[in-house]
Amino acid sequence: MNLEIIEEIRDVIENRKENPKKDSYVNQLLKNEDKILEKIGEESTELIISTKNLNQENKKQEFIHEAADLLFHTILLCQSQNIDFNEVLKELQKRRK
Ligand SMILES: N=c1c2ncn([C@@H]3O[C@H](COP(=O)(O)OP(=O)(O)OP(=O)(O)O)[C@@H](O)[C@H]3O)c2ncn1[C@@H]1O[C@H](COP(=O)(O)O)[C@@H](O)[C@H]1O
Repeated sequence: MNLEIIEEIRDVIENRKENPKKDSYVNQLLKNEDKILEKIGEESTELIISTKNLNQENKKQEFIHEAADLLFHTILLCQSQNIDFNEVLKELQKRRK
């Protein structure tokens, strides 16, 4: 499992918070908490729909795309609330049986 990309995304979001960048999607969303919540709702719905479509041909990639979108926006939501996404990963570690 490659968790390096999670760390990279977390870092880039922190970096955008400290040094806003013109034309940055992350900065655009960080300016508006409701927009992030809206995206979480939208991406969740898109993931549900893509799951329902998985029985059709060539829909696996669509599912992967939507799952990645939801994960990215979840990391962004955490970081926007000053909750380090590592805390979420630690919570999962704690649940190990
Ligand atoms: N991982 C992502 C990432 N995943 C998704 N998105 C954006 O999230 C949005 C998803 O919204 P939509 O679902 O409407 O996108 P869509 O693809 O048009 O629509 P669908 O096909 O999903 O229906 C798109 O605009 C994507 O570009 C992301 N934007 C940024 N990142 C990471 O954040 C970094 C910093 O980005 P900037 O701040 O823009 O420089 C990047 O280098 C990436 O590593």
